[in-house]
Amino acid sequence: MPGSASGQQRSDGTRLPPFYSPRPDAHLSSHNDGDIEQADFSLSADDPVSAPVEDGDDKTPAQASLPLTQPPPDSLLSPAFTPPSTPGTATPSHAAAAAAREPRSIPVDSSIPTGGCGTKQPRLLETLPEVECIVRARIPTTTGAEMFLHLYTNNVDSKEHLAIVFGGNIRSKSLDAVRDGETEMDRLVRGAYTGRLFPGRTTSGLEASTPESQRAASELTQGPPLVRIHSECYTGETVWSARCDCGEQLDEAARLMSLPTNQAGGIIIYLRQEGRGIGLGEKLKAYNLQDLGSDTVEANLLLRHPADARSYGLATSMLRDLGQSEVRLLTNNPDKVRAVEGPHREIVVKERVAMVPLSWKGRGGFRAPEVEGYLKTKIEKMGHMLDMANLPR
Ligand SMILES: Nc1nc2c(ncn2[C@@H]2O[C@H](COP(=O)(O)OP(=O)(O)OP(=O)(O)O)[C@@H](O)[C@H]2O)c(=O)[nH]1
Repeated sequence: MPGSASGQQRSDGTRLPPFYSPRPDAHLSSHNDGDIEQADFSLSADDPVSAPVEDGDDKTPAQASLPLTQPPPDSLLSPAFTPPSTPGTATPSHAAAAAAREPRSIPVDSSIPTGGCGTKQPRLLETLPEVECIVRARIPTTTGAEMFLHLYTNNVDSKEHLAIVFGGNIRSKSLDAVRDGETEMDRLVRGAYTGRLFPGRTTSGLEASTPESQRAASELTQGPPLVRIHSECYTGETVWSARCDCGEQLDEAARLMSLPTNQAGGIIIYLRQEGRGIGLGEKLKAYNLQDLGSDTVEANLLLRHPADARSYGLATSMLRDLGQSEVRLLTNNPDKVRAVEGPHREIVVKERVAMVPLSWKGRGGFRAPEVEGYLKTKIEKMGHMLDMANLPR
């Protein structure tokens, strides 16, 4: 692709700055060889964008008065970029009352083209990864909610992927399995116990866990749990970056899962695939490219990465290990739905719950031109199912 004084015109219509050298088309594709993460599932800016579905939340008076340090670009608010409304998803007008309720779900069926998760078929490995939960511990949180943090190993990478589990009836099969030669104290220390630990406790209680009692416990759960598949974001979760909404999404997912009305429990699968799988160092380079004028997709491509280098096979395996076959998935990303279902729909996503930025709903959150550009790119180039029309002016 020859350069020009005004920059290179890419096949997807984006314009690259003139000082970038041309690159082979292969770099525009996500189909890299030899990397299990990328082979499993990845996005490409060349892929068709699936039809967005409205998230269904409406503006409130509070939103109208929210300050914005810099007005969003006109294109952000243009009807050309505004996905059509989905009948039946319009909007509660009392945001505060809605906040206390269970989030609204949108039924999903990935087996049909109109099933509410786009038409793209991610490339999935035929076999799911093997995972093992090696330790679990109770974490009382600063919000008062309590969860159990599960740490997993697996047979495809050496990272410590996590499951954050809300609700007492969700258990890991691999954690509970008896290890050769272990003592009751070993089981207590690695978290393979029922109920709670207390000073002086000596038995794990798992001997009482018969198939009948397991069935009874599963009958106590009410429908599929709320699940979030979250990819690590050091900048958004730890150093308060306003370039993305990752930190807010993690907090909000935990809040929704802790609501007393959420009887089915919740699971956040926390995958160590920082920067959509390119790692923190490369993501920081991408940020510099963004400050030079690229959007998040262009920046990845300029760095010779796919737009999205993530995979979700580990999430599928971890959910299976946690005894799940059906879930309600908290996401705006249509590709996550199909990817987490696995090659043979080992997990079925029954419903999708939109993750609408809190500031769009007049419920706090934050606003910044960077995060709004980030969300705009996700909607326009990655098919995220959010309605930019709900962005307060
Ligand atoms: N390469 C790159 N990665 C980013 C950027 N901003 C955030 N990320 C990463 O994107 C990932 C966030 O994705 P998720 O929160 O799983 O969400 P998603 O797939 O975008 O979709 P949702 O489920 O709707 O939130 C994290 O790994 C972040 O580190 C960016 O500008 N460039």
